[in-house]
Order: sequence, then C-alpha cells, then structure tokens
Amino acid sequence: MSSPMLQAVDLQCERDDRILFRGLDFSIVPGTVTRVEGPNGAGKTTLLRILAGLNDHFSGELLWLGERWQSQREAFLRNLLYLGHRPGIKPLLTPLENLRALTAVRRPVSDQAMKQALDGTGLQGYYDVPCRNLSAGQQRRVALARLLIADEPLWLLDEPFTALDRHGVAGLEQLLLDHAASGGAAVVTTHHELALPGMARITLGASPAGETPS
Ligand SMILES: Nc1ncnc2c1ncn2[C@@H]1O[C@H](COP(=O)(O)OP(=O)(O)OP(=O)(O)O)[C@@H](O)[C@H]1O
Repeated sequence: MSSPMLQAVDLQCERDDRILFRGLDFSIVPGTVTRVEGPNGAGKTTLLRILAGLNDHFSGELLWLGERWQSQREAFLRNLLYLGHRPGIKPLLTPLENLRALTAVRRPVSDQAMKQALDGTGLQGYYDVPCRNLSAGQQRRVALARLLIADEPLWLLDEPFTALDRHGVAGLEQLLLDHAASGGAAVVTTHHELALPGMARITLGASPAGETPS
C-alpha cells in the first residue's frame, strides 16, 4: 500500500463543552475515497475543516507526507482542494466567471478547459447565465466543475451530493472513482448512501448529543 498523504493522530475536538470526537486516528492514502459519516452534529464538517486547515480548535497531530502539517503548510495547502457544504459560488457571476475566479488563485486554466468542465457537469448552454438564475442542483454543478479541472491530489468535499439529481450523483461517484484510480484521494462527508468499491470510512458520534468531557 502507498504511504499516507495525510495522517491524523489522536485528534480531539471539543465544542461548547461537548467532545465531538477524541482519539481519532486515520490515514488518507493515495488511490482511496474515504467517507466521513455520522448523524447531524457529529462533527463531520468540523473534521473536514480541521483537515483543510480552516479550523484550529483541536488537539492531536496532522501529518502531511509524514511531516507535521505546520511545517508543511504551504505544500499541504497547494495540494488540497476543499469544497464546503455550500456551493461557494458568486450569484451575480456566470458559471464561467465563477470558475475563472475559483481557479485564478491556483494556476491559469483556459476558457476552453473551463467550458469542457462545465459540459462535464451538464451545464452546456449555461456558461453565461448568472448563477442566481440557476437551480440549486445547477449551482452545485458549477462548484463541482472545479473538480474536473483540478490538479490537486487531495480533495476534501463537504456534502458534495446535496441537490444533485440521480445522474449528477452517478457522475460525481464516477469522478471520485476516477480521481482515486489516478492516484488521488478524496475525503467526503455525505448523508447520501455512498458505497464505492474499496471505500474507507471514518465514523463519528454514535449519538448526536455527543459525549460530555470528563
Ligand atoms: N464555530 C462553532 N462554534 C461553536 N460550535 C460549533 C461551531 N461549528 C460547529 N459547532 C458545533 O459543532 C457540532 C458539530 O457541527 P458540524 O457542523 O461539524 O456537524 P456535522 O456532523 O457536519 O452535522 P450535519 O450532518 O448536520 O451537517 C454542532 O453541535 C455545532 O453546533
């Protein structure tokens, strides 16, 4: 098996005097999809934001390629693509303008490649429509088009199946499988019954009420 990209060692997170999780150890290995599962409030979004470097309310260690995350911050952030549970797109911009804005901070991507990515998520014919005029599922597809032009090996996706129809779900499942087959890794929170071949699982919070700190 390949060496882990990302490792969590003894992670603990407490919120408002409730322990969301503790003693959490796992490895994210190239070529895998990992599902983070658990009831509402179990801490799935919180965990994903910790992994993305967006939340430092935790104890324990995160290792990127075997080194402490803090010493590898720049390399780590360059290699990770995080999509939050909201589509995170600007309603006044078109799908094409949103993709330009989302990719500009990373690397140049041609309009042709962006149009192909939008086609890949079923948005052909919607390149120039302001996103506020798109449906919830179409807005989600704009955000997911980012994955089709991603070169980041680690994807952290929070509820990416939200608002997708059956074809959208199947397309995203295939995208995750293709990403893993090409040596990438994805960590996905979802309430959708995701069960991909070889999928790993991180299960949080048997009880939505969480534990009381001792
Ligand atoms: N910034 C914050 N400050 C205080 N508490 C927070 C904060 N963010 C989240 N929480 C609390 O942490 C708990 C876990 O929230 P989180 O969003 O991670 O759960 P989740 O498993 O993703 O839930 P869902 O399935 O409903 O999306 C919740 O009880 C929430 O109120």
